[in-house]
Amino acid sequence: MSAQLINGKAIAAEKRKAMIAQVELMKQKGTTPGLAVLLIGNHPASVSYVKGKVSDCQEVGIHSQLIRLPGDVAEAELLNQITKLNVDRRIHAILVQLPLPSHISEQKVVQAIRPEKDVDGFHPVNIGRIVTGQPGFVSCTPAGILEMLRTIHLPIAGKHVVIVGRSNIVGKPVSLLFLNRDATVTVCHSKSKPLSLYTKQADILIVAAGKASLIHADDIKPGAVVIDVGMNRNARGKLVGDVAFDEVKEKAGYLTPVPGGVGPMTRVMLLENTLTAAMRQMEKGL
Ligand SMILES: Nc1nc(=O)c2c([nH]1)NC[C@@H]1CN(c3ccc(C(=O)N[C@@H](CCC(=O)O)C(=O)O)cc3)C=[N+]21
Repeated sequence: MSAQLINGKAIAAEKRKAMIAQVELMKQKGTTPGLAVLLIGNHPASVSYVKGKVSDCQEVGIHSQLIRLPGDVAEAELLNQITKLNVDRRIHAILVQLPLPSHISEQKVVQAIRPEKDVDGFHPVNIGRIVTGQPGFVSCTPAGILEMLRTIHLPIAGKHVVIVGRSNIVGKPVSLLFLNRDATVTVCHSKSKPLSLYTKQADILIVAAGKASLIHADDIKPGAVVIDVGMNRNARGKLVGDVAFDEVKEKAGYLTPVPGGVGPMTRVMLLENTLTAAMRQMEKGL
């Protein structure tokens, strides 16, 4: 039997459609949600991602402000920009596009963002809130993964979720989210050997290792839900995930494609986090 594909692109498009009315309602109450995106340098992939974010905002009516700084900008200048945005009442959400040039400390930059405006969910305060199960901001890729599973009505409690990859952006937060939902969670990484010993046990397998064809049909349990977070360019320049799609499709129960799976969900969760930020700040009269 062939896996059911989870169409992230379609789910994200539906969500944006629903957001238009929500944004309109907020505008009627006097608040236009606002997102500031800071882009440092001209890295082509970053430029293209940021353009996508700005056009998503336009589609749903969110005010966006793109701030471009040269690749050799001083760290202090970037921190100064963030400090200004932290107190700007038109801006409810701040995103600094990563990666940053090597002379700038990513940690310092992330920690300069006010947690209430940290829609990436990278600030230690927001990470701590996930750890302790308090409402904060969940970073966009992990939030997008959970949202995909919600749309297919997949029960999570009691399931064995195996995560491949332990990054601060995906693996670690995703493991906490599933733990909070009463799953049994195993986190694997490049030193977990043999990897298939773990991945074969997964009811839900999340692969975020950044390695093309890391997971083959032999590595999964029949009927497993497989979420491919990988984004790799193959020899022909085509975008591929970490999962050998054609093989795994024949054995999995559900599978996310690349492109068109987790990527579009990541984008739409940024919009959702921006709306949440604006709503919370509106309610507090900030
Ligand atoms: N502060 C910060 N926050 C981020 O969330 C962040 C970041 N920096 N830096 C880079 C990564 C990467 N990322 C992507 C999101 C969506 C797609 C996406 O929509 N991908 C499409 C394909 C796009 C293509 O064809 O290149 C898809 O999978 O269908 C890709 C990549 C967000 N990131």
